[in-house]
Amino acid sequence: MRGLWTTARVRSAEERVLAATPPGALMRRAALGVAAVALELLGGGRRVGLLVGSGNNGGDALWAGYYLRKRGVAVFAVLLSPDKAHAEGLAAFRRAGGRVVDRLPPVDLAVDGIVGLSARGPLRPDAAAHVADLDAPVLAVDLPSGIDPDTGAAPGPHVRARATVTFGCLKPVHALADCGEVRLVDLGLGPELGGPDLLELEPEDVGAAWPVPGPESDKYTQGVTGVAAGSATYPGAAVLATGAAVLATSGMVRYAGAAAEAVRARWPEAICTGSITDAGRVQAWVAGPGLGTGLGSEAVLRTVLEAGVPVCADADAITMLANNPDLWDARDPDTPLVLTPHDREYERLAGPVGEDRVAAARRAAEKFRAVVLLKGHVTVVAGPDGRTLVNRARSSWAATAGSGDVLAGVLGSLLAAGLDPVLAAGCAAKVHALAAELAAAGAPIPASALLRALPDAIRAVRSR
Ligand SMILES: NC(=O)C1=CN([C@@H]2O[C@H](COP(=O)(O)OP(=O)(O)OC[C@H]3O[C@@H](n4cnc5c(N)ncnc54)[C@H](OP(=O)(O)O)[C@@H]3O)[C@@H](O)[C@H]2O)[C@@H](O)CC1
Ligand SMILES: Nc1ncnc2c1ncn2[C@@H]1O[C@H](COP(=O)(O)OP(=O)(O)O)[C@@H](O)[C@H]1O
Ligand SMILES: [K+]
Repeated sequence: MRGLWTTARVRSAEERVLAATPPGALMRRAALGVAAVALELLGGGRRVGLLVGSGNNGGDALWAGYYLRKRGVAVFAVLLSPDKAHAEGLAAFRRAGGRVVDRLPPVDLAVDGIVGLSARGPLRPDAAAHVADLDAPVLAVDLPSGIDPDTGAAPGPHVRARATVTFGCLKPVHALADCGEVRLVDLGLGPELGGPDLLELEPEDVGAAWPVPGPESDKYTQGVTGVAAGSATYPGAAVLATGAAVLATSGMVRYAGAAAEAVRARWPEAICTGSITDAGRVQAWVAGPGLGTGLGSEAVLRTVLEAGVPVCADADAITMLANNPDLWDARDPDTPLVLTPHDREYERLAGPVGEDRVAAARRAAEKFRAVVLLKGHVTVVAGPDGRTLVNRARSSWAATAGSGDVLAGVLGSLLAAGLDPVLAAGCAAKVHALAAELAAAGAPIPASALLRALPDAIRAVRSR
C-alpha cells in the first residue's frame, strides 16, 4: 500500500525536520536526487535546461543545475521571476558555470522547477509559454507544475512530465494525475508524518486480499452473490454483472430478474429466477445495472436494501435512490452499502463532483453513511469512516459501454465473500482496470472482453 500525504501535512512535518537540520541541507539533498535522476534520463545527452520559478521549487532546480554542472553537463536556466529566484541556489549555479538565459536553447532534458507544493491554479501565461516551447522530455521537481498538489486537477496549461522526483513522501498528485515515473527522495520526514491521508493499493495488496477457497470451503461457505439487474430492454447488463460475479470468486451466484433466460444461456452455473422474491439466500446483493427505474424496479431495490446483507448499488439503483429518497429508509444503516456512481450519477445524488474527486467521494460517503466508489479514469473509494483509496487507471480502454456492469459484479462478489467494503471496492477497481488493460493490449475492447480477462487480472495480482 502506498500512502499519500496532503500538502498541509507535509508542511507541518517539514517544519519540524527543517528546525532540526542545518539551513539548506534538505534542499541540497532534494536537489542531489533531482540531479541523479536527470543524469539517468539524459543517457548520452549533455545539455539540460531549467525552468526556475520564484520559490523553493526553483531553488531545488538551481541546486540540481549546480550538481549537474559538477558532472560536466551544460546547464541553462530561465528565471521566471529573476528578482525572486532562490539566492543561494542561483549563486551556486552561477559559480559552477551555469548560464542564465531568456529562452532555453535546444536541450536534451528540461527540469521543471516552476512551482511545487505552494502551487495553486494553472501555469501563468509566461511560464506556460516557456513550457509550450519545450521539445525535450521533462523531469518535474516535486510535481508537474500547473497540476494541483492535493487534488491532481489540471484545469489549464501544465507540465507533462516524463518523470517526477518528489521529496519526503508521496503527495495526492502523484496518484491522482500523470506525473510520469515517480521517484521518492527520503528527507527523514517519516517519523513526523503520521498516518497518510490517502492510500493506493498495490497489486500485491489486492492479491493478498482476494478471497480463495480453502480445503474446508464449499459453494455456500464462500459467500453467495445475488444479482438484481437487467430488464427486457437491457438483458446484457445482467449477463455482464452476473458473469463478473461468476468469474471473480468461487462459490455461487444467484440471479433474479427479467433477464433470467439470457443469463442462464450464458452462465449455466448461475442459479436464475425471474423474481427477487424467490431468489433464495445470498450474502450480498448487486443491484441496479440495466434494472430500469420504474415502480417494479423500486420494489426490487427496496427488497434488496431490506435484506440485511451488504449491497452494491450501481447505475439505475443510484438513480432511484436519488429520485426517491424514501428508499433510503429501507436500509439498515449498519449494513454496508457501496454506491458506485460515475460523475453524472454522482451529480444526481449529491451535486456536481467538481475538481476535487477525493473531497466529492468523501462528502457523499459521509452524507449517505455508505462506501462511495466514484468511478472514472481516477477512481476514488471513500468510506464513511474517512478511509480513502485511490486508483488511477493506466489506460482508458475501460471507458466502454457495459464496463461498469462488470465492476459491479466483481464488487458484489467480494462483498459476498465477506471483505471489508472499502477494501472490496478498492480491490474491485484495481482488478477491473487491470483486466481492461490486459484485454485491450493496445486496441479497443468491448466490456465482454474485459469480463473474460478477469481471471488473468486476478492471476496477475495473486502472483505478486
Ligand atoms: N520545505 C522544505 O523542507 C523543502 C521544500 N522543498 C521544495 O520547496 C517547494 C515548495 O517551495 P515554496 O513553498 O517556496 O513554493 P513553490 O511551490 O516553489 O512556489 C512558490 C511561488 O510560486 C508562485 N506560484 C504559485 N502558483 C503559481 C502558478 N500557478 N504559476 C506560476 N507561479 C506560481 C508563487 O509566487 P508569486 O510569483 O505569486 O510571488 C508561489 O509563492 C517544494 O515543492 C519542494 O520543491 C525541497 O527543497 C525540500 C525541502
Ligand atoms: N477514461 C477512463 N479510463 C479508465 N477507466 C474508465 C474511464 N472512464 C470510465 N472508466 C471505468 O469504466 C467503467 C465505466 O462504468 P460506467 O460508466 O458505469 O459504464 P456502463 O454504465 O456503460 O457500464 C468504470 O469502472 C470506470 O471506472
Ligand atoms: K515543479
